[in-house]
This record gives sequence, C-alpha cells and structure tokens, in this order.
Amino acid sequence: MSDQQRQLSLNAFIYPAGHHESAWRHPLTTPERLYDVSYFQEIARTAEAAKLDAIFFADGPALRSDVEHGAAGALEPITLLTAIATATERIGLIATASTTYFEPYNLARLFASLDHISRGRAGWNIVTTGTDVAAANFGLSSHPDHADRYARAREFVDATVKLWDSWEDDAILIDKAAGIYADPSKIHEINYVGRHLRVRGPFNAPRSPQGHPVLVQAGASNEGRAFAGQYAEAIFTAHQRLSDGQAFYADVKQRAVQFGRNPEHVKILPGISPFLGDTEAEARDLEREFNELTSPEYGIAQLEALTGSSVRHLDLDAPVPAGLFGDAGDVTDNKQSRLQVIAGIVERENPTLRGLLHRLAGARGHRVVVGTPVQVADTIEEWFTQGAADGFNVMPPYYPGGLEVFAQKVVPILQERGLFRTEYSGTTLRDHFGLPRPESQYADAPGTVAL
Ligand SMILES: Cc1cc2nc3c(=O)[nH]c(=O)nc-3n(C[C@H](O)[C@H](O)[C@H](O)COP(=O)(O)O)c2cc1C
Repeated sequence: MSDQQRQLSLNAFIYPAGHHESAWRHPLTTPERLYDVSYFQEIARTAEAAKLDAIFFADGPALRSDVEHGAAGALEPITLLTAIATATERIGLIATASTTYFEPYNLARLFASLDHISRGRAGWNIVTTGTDVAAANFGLSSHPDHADRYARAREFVDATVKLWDSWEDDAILIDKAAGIYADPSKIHEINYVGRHLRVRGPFNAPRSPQGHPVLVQAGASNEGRAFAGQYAEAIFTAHQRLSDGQAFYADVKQRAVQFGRNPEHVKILPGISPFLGDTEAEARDLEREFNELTSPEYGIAQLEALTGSSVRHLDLDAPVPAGLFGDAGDVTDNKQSRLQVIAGIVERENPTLRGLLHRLAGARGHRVVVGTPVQVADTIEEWFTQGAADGFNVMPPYYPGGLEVFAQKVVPILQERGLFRTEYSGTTLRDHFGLPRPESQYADAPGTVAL
C-alpha cells in the first residue's frame, strides 16, 4: 500500500481533566464533572464529530499515591464506555483491563457485552498492571513479577478469545415453529487448562459483532513486545524521538511477521500530547501556565511510582545524577519501557530534577509537542510516513478544550493532506482500524455442549 492511500488512525486517550498533571487546577478544566457521565459523553461526541477511530480510558485497580495534589480516582472504564456507547454511533470504545487482577470469564463477559451494546465498537487494552499496590486489594502479599504477569497474560488472552469464539457465528437459530433457539453443535466447551488458569466454558453469550473485541496492548519491554507481536491488533506506546519510534515500529512489525501475521493488522500508535496555539509563542505560554501549576511533591511521587527509584532526597535545582534510573538500555522488573524513556531523557538532556519533573508533567514520558496546528500536523505526518507510526494516541493536556482545538485545527489539515478520513467508511472499530473480523477458531468443530 502506498503512503498516499494509507490512512492515519487517531485515538483520543481520555484522562480525567487532561494529561498534564496540573490540568485539574487550570481554569480551562472542570474537575467537578469527573463523575458526571455527560462530561465524557460530550468528549466522545467531539471525537466522533472529528471522525477519530476511537476513545480510550486507562485503568488500574488501586488508588494512586498522591491524592492531595493530583486528580486521583476515576469511574470504572468498561461501565463508563457502555454509557458512552448509547450516546454515540461510530466511535470505537477502548478500555484497559488487567490480566493480573481479572478472571477471563468475568472479563470476557464485560467486553463481549460492550461489543454487543455498541454494535461492534469495543477494544480491550490488555495490561498486566504495573502498580504493585494493587496486590493488597486482591488479598495478595506481593505483586506477581514481570515474567509471571506476562505468562499469565498469555494464558488469559488464549482463554478469553476461546470463550468469545465458543459460540459459532450461526449458533442462534430462533426457529419458533420448530421450537429450537440455538444449535448445540455450534456451542463449545473450551476446556482451557494452563499453568495459571483453568476455564471450562462455554461462554454464556453469543459471538459479538466484531467476532471479538479488538485486542490492544501497551507494554514495550521485551516480553511486552513479544506479546504484542503475537496478539495485539493495536499498540499504544511512548517514544520521545523519531529514531526510537522507528526502531520500535520495525521490531514489533517484524515480530508479528514471525508469528505468521500480516503486519498491517498491527496498528502502532505512539502517544502525542499537543499544546496548541495560533503561534508557537502562544503555545509555549500555554504550556508554561500549566507547568507553573505543578507541585514538586506530586511530580516526585509520580516519578518514584514510574521508576521505582527514590528521588525525594535530591536537590530540585541540581542535575539528576546520571544512571539513577539505570542506563537507557537497562531493564528492571516494573514498567520497563517507561523507565527506559525516562533514563533516555536524563542521559541525553542532563536535566535538573525540577526540569525533569516539568518534562514529565505533560504526559508522564509521552511526547509533548508545543506549537501551531501546522507544526503538530507536520510531526504527525513525519512519523506516519517515516516508519514510526500507523497513527497516534492523542493525549490532550487538558479536557475538553485540548481535544476540541485538535479536532478543529489539526484534523482538517490532516484531511486536506489526504492522510485522514473525512467520513467513516464502516461502523465497527475493526472497520476504522482496517482490521479483519476474525473467524471463530471453533468454526466447523464438533459441538460439545449439552444444553
Ligand atoms: C498509552 C499507554 C497506556 C497505558 N495504560 C495503562 C493502563 O491503563 N493501566 C496499566 O496498568 N498500564 C498501562 N500502561 C502501561 C503498560 O501497559 C505497561 O504496564 C507498561 O508499559 C510496562 O510494561 P512493560 O514492562 O512491558 O513495558 C499504558 C502504557 C501506555 C504506553
């Protein structure tokens, strides 16, 4: 496919008051609406009016550490997306759910229900959960280690997809005259037995409109990439530099090919957090306003949570010691890929601790781009055409205005350049991402269920 015909995928990553950590303090935001469903429905409609592919909510089953200085807490995202589904028609609906702290049967039901209710717009961001404080909320004395979490994640996805496939597409007959509702030979036990999980099945709902929800993934460690290459249909990722984005893109596409997959069916979406102004100076002023509202205590707590290293003893205005977070090639057990992004910033830019905190305040290590709509469109085009992205996870620094200005000013430029749709051509998230509808792995297998 030539670059002319290739179309960007754009996803709006919704984060309570915005991705900048001080967004909730800025006059442009309304944090008192964070538990009001209409706030999120309005944001979703803005994304849909701009013809974006999807919206996305992150999640974790634990309260963040610093509730004093940050907008902590959030509505449960699958529930929230279900309410948004009824207020929208086309936009894809992606939520995070953890393979460490769910069971496949429960999770399969939630996402299949969302896919039915939204008529084929559901996506699941598969995470293993990076925050170790979640363990204590589930009766565990410690958070399982990285390798164990990914081993369970593989079993989890295998079992969950089997559940979603366990009703063949034509299992329901509704033959009123003959008195036959469904064909038992087309409904299958899955009898999944792994090291971590055992699930008999069958599922208790029919196959959903997309066959199964789109599988999304966001971990970029070696195990995370291997997992992505095998399973993920879309990938969220964080890169500061084009060369890092290109290396990641080539690596994950290559891994997909090794698993016998079509690399075009793996959409790679790096994060971009745009501070927009009519002039570059105006955009810089806006970013400065947000940075001036940051609290060092909050930034330190976030940085410690992201890296697992203590920084509170350091002088805010002295350079961060080289190697504090390991070198950029190092790995530790927790949140490996983001740690590399942060270690890379320290290595290249030698920032003070305050400087590093400001650098991360925008979007926790995702790329912040400050400039005019044309400058933001240019960088999107560059990454898209230079082998670093199939699209972007758009992370506005503040909601709802940061998305509105992106929709009104950047999207039309991308459309004029022929890089982005002006109308939806399909109705499902798979249609928007250009992904095929998977066949049930049980198609034509003998049935196993006695109804
Ligand atoms: C855009 C994006 C969104 C993410 N959302 C979540 C999330 O909602 N919940 C979560 O626990 N981790 C989330 N993560 C973190 C990753 O899933 C993963 O845990 C982290 O990158 C560490 O994994 P790794 O060690 O394989 O790199 C997100 C990462 C990215 C890039």
